[in-house]
Amino acid sequence: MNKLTIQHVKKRFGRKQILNDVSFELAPAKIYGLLGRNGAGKSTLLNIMTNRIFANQGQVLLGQTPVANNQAALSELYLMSEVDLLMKHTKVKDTFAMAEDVYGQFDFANATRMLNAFGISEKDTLAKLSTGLRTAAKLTVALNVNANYIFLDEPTLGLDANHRELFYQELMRTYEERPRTFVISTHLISEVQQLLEDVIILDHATIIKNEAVSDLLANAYEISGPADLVAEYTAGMQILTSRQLGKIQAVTVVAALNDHRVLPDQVKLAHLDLQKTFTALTNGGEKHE
Ligand SMILES: Nc1ncnc2c1ncn2[C@@H]1O[C@H](COP(=O)(O)OP(=O)(O)OP(=O)(O)O)[C@@H](O)[C@H]1O
Repeated sequence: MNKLTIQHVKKRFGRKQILNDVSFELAPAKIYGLLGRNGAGKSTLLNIMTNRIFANQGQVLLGQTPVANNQAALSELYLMSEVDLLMKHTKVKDTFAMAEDVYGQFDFANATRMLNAFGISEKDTLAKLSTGLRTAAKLTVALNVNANYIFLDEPTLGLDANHRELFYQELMRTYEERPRTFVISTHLISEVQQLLEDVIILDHATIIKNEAVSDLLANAYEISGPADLVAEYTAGMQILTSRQLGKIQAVTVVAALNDHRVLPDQVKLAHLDLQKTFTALTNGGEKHE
């Protein structure tokens, strides 16, 4: 399996620069989270990567081969998104056949089992399904299609909590049986944290983080205590967020704390989870001198 390389991608809509020199690599058989606030450009990026829209500059390579207008390369990349490319009156079972036509070797048996688990009949048309079950039908295609890179743009749209849980289980099941690369773009960060190996965070048209979730979280802290002691301890660090409760100050940082600062007794360090780290990183920061 080849790696997928995104090189210096730029995209403008009118005067608005949506992506500005975005570069990163996706490795085979890994689960990535693509995170960004509303309007950050996640869907735009996924659409460019799968040739649905064109970049103003830059390219996407599968191995050494540019994917733009290259059918063989594109048949290794599958994007499930909110946009329905299929006619409303298509029956669910026909979407399976269409996926096989384009990508080959669709896993009909597993897809049928998944549909049953979601409580969908394969004879239903997409139009007849509720929003959540239409998402479930689309996920069933995405998890059974024969592609090495599967991009899931807001894969839980409309799914209730039980069906989201089922989707996460099905994702891990198929990933264990046949490892391939998944990129999940979602706002439900707490729910997917355990599934993700790496995280790519888009903010202000660029990638601000691209690393293993474990590495990122190892350096993500809330530091709290008396305001003067917190200020002293964090001198020179980039403070991402700061809040004050009476005399107690709590700040967030993403920084290696392996220097020789001494932590005062009254100051507490706590690790942040991925949701809080993301919120802190994308809220705008200030330099604390
Ligand atoms: N076809 C288009 N024409 C003009 N502007 C567009 C078009 N598509 C997207 N945009 C703009 O590009 C920006 C990025 O949109 P995009 O859908 O990629 O963001 P997103 O990160 O997926 O957001 P969300 O989390 O809200 O789904 C937005 O400001 C959006 O309005």
